[in-house]
Amino acid sequence: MVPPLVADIDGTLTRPDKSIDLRVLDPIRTWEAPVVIATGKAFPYPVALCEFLGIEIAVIAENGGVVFLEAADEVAYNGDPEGAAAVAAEYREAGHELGWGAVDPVNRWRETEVAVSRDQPLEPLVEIAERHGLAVVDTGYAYHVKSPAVDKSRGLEAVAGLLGHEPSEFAAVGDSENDAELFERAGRSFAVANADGAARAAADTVTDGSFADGFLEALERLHPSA
Ligand SMILES: O=C(O)COP(=O)(O)O
Ligand SMILES: [Mg+2]
Repeated sequence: MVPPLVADIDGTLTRPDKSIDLRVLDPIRTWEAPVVIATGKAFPYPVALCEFLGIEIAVIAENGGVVFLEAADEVAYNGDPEGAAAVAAEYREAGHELGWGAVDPVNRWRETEVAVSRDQPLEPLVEIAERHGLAVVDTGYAYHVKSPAVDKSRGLEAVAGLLGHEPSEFAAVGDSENDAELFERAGRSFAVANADGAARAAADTVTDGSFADGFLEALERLHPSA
């Protein structure tokens, strides 16, 4: 039996420059079980990815802050958006920026947390977040200011139920500390070789390959092709 899959985006389906590695498209599209896209990115990004892949929209966005299954026709929100906005305001008042420019496509459609560019100072961000009861997660692509109660594993619990599966039936593939809880919750977990220490420690298996090579290797182990 092919297990349902939960796949991270950045660092897992991508090349090092953050572009999608095109080799992952058909294997996801033809996977013979549900595929959930689980990401720290804002809601529209994984929705668009599912759309362009031609698969049912099943997404965990904003590190679990937003969960959506197309067939269920309802969005579930978790987290502390007011707290995250207050942290962002205080961080700016202290003279720092979120770091994505005036249009800020990274946060523009973000509804439950705030993402800060990694070229901005981390220490004051952590200090302000902690005062607001929030945590900062470093994905290797951004610092995410989020509720400590929200993570991708909570998202998996919600979306798995809607899909009629147990979270433990899923296989998860990811690369960073925002995947660690997900790896603990899924039945099988793979960190790609470029993964950070937290993801590697939480995963059952670390692949030999990096980035999409690692993702494709995980799929091959889950469902050997001939
Ligand atoms: O948005 C990020 O910082 C990372 O996104 P990811 O969870 O898809 O790797
Ligand atoms: Mg990632």
